Amino acid sequence: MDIHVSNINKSFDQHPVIKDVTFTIPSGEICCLLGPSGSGKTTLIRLMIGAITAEEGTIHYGDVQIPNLSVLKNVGLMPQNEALYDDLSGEANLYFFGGLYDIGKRDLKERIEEVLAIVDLTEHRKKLVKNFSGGMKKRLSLAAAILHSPKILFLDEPTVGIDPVLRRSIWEQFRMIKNSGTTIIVSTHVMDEVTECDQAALIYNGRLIDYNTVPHLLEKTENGRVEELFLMASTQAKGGEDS
Ligand SMILES: Nc1ncnc2c1ncn2[C@@H]1O[C@H](COP(=O)(O)OP(=O)(O)OP(=O)(O)O)[C@@H](O)[C@H]1O
Repeated sequence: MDIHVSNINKSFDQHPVIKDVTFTIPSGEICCLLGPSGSGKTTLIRLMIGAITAEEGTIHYGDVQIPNLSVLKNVGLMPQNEALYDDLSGEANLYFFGGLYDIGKRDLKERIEEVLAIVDLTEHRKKLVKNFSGGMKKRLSLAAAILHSPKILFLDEPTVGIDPVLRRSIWEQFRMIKNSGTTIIVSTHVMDEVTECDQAALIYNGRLIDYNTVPHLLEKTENGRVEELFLMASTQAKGGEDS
């Protein structure tokens, strides 16, 4: 199911935050929303899952216009700040989130085993979340987001505050999830992470300044560094109309 974002405009308090954004994310790929802090990545994710509505433009999953409750069961979200229960164990958190989906008791037990193994938390399953490290919380939050085997998975800055070694292992997990057929949309402001993705949407000041496959984007730069594309965009914005 491709995701079509067409001419989206969104303002908060009359202040435009997303400005005429149009792009299509091909099914089964990893697409990153790359941009500096405050550029509009979280807002775009909230629009794409239907949590907020745009003033102008449309978003479709395949032929289905968003927001649409019936497609929500196919969507997973790992929010920027983990929404976990500190006083419950890792496993108990997953039982809680599993209860929100339509998964039978026995299937849920099996699926919890599976996702704990995917995020490498099986041996810590009984530990209370308040005693988890930051990285373990991120991994548990990822486990909760994929519990219902979503076809589309949104990850909002999933590797913030994560050390490089753990970041690598988390990206391996994303690739495993992609290989199982899930489309992944991941926001980041870490330029290096773009090379892990198939497509990248470069967001700057609420505008989509470029969208292409990662090799195509890197070809446009002199040194193969994504930062250059943002530097070019900021120079253009200073000379142009952008607010
Ligand atoms: N609910 C809201 N009400 C008012 N302004 C908002 C709201 N949500 C976001 N904004 C503003 O919209 C702009 C984009 O914010 P957004 O969180 O989408 O950026 P971001 O790229 O995800 O940033 P970060 O990387 O820091 O998370 C910011 O100026 C922010 O202050």
